[in-house]
Amino acid sequence: MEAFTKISSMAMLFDGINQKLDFSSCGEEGNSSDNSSDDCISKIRSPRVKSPSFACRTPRVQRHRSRSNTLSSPLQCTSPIPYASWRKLKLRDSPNTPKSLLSKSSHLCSTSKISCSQRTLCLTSAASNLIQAPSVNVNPFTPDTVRRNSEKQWRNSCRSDDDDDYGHRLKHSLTSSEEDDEAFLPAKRRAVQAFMLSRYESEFLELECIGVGEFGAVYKCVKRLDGCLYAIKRSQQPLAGSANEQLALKEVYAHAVLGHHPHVVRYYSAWAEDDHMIIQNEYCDGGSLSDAIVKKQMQCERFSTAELKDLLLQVSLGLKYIHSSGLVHLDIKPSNIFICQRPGSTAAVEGESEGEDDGSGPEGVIYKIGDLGHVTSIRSPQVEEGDSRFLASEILHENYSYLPKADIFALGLTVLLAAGAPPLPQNGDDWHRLREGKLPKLPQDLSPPFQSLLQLLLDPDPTKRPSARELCKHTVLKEERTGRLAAQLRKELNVERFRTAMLEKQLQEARQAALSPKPNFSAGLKPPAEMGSLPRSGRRLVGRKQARSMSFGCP
Ligand SMILES: Nc1ncnc2c1ncn2[C@@H]1O[C@H](COP(=O)(O)OP(=O)(O)OP(=O)(O)O)[C@@H](O)[C@H]1O
Ligand SMILES: [Mg+2]
Repeated sequence: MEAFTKISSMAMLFDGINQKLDFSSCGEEGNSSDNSSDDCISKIRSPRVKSPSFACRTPRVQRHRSRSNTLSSPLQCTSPIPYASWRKLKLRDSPNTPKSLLSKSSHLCSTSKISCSQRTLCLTSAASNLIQAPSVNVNPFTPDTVRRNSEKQWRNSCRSDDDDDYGHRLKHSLTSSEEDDEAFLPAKRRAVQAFMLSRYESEFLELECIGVGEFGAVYKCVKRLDGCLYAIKRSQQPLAGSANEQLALKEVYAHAVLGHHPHVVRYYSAWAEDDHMIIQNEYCDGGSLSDAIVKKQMQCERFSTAELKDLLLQVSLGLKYIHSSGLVHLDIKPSNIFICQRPGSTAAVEGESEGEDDGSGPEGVIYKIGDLGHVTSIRSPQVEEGDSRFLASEILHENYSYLPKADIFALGLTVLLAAGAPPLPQNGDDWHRLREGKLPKLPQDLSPPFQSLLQLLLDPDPTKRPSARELCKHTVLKEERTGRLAAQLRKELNVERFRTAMLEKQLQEARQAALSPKPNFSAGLKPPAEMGSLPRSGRRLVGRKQARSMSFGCP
């Protein structure tokens, strides 16, 4: 609620600024040139890749119809997010934050408006600039860059070993810290060419279209300034006054309230541009769960029981977080669950910092809940039904007393799909059968406890379905977790045993060396012939005084 208040006060702030800066006239004046510049930019930015999710997405007609009925006119809107707040949030083409707008307002007020021709010119030159030399910084701290740099440094050190001028180079390297920096940090490039470019164009370099959905298209982009990858969601249709505006705003509000959790797709920023909402999110390199299911099917593989339990546990952790924030997702399905390949132990650390196990081991993948366009509050719900294939029966009957359990129902169906269940019905008898607790036949045998847990998730009575909190502690899922933990501990125990054995051996050698009498060669005694040529067994020729280094292949 606090964030909601914050946003509405920000909206008021924007409104004030809008009045002061007269942005609207700028937009109107630039109408014709805007179109031409859009054409120009769209040529550069034509989507190239279609996601498999496009084929199996939400029944668009049904969902849109319901929305346009309620939102045909902004004035009829009954949502707690009023149409006015969208208007207020619009910053037109300005890439500025409210703070920077405030600081610039006095200056901008005195300057004259930029003319159409000037504007077209700027955009054209900037666009051609993008084609010729997209300026993107390289972030030196991403795992990829660190690896590349260390490889480069290693190659350099190999080369310099053979160098005759080694002394000179060493002296130089000791004095020139700047050069050292350059070996590590990539060359600096221009950060942002902001002048009259859209924020999207000026701050991001679009790499490819990674998905098309109901809301719009999602692009994989690199941020020019920090060199990191992001998923940028851009609403398909112009938003002002359209039904999608509510979805877009809900998504932004929900992200802003939810903050960070290892099992929720991370949000960075959102802004409005040419009547489109743009949302900058964490890029999940493993795509969606829907993509992963399709891929497995094509390879005639399927998720193992352990993987299914892992999926159920991780998404339950994400849901537990969302529900404990007083919100419900209402569109849980495979195409809204995203996969990140595990970056070492980062997720575990994140989980620990919140004082809870994040439900993931050191290997495998991290599942994250994304697409918060249908999120609503548990206490005062404004329900926008999600995908009908995953819809719980009570929601269809407008019983909103157990909203979190609708997420649990959708999660149950999601796990069934991952287990190899046939495509879900959108309506009809099959749809009702599923809601009566009659599960489809699976191509794999699940253990009876796991099977009955899934049955419980899909119970027609929402009160019988476990909560996300209960699921996270459920013995069936805990078994899996403790099993994995036991295997991990066994590995570590073996490593420790080996290390102890090596230390004992070294200690024994050291004792023997201390006890054995030292031969006095200075008194005319000659060393035995083999002592001069061969090492004594168990003794090292090189680095005897150094501790032996070992690698254990431990995690
Ligand atoms: N953060 C991300 N990382 C990687 N891929 C993503 C990300 N966000 C979205 N995608 C891709 O884009 C597709 C559509 O994204 P999203 O679900 O957010 O949009 P949508 O328009 O609401 O879609 P739908 O109506 O199908 O739910 C996803 O299925 C996925 O393939
Ligand atoms: Mg989606």
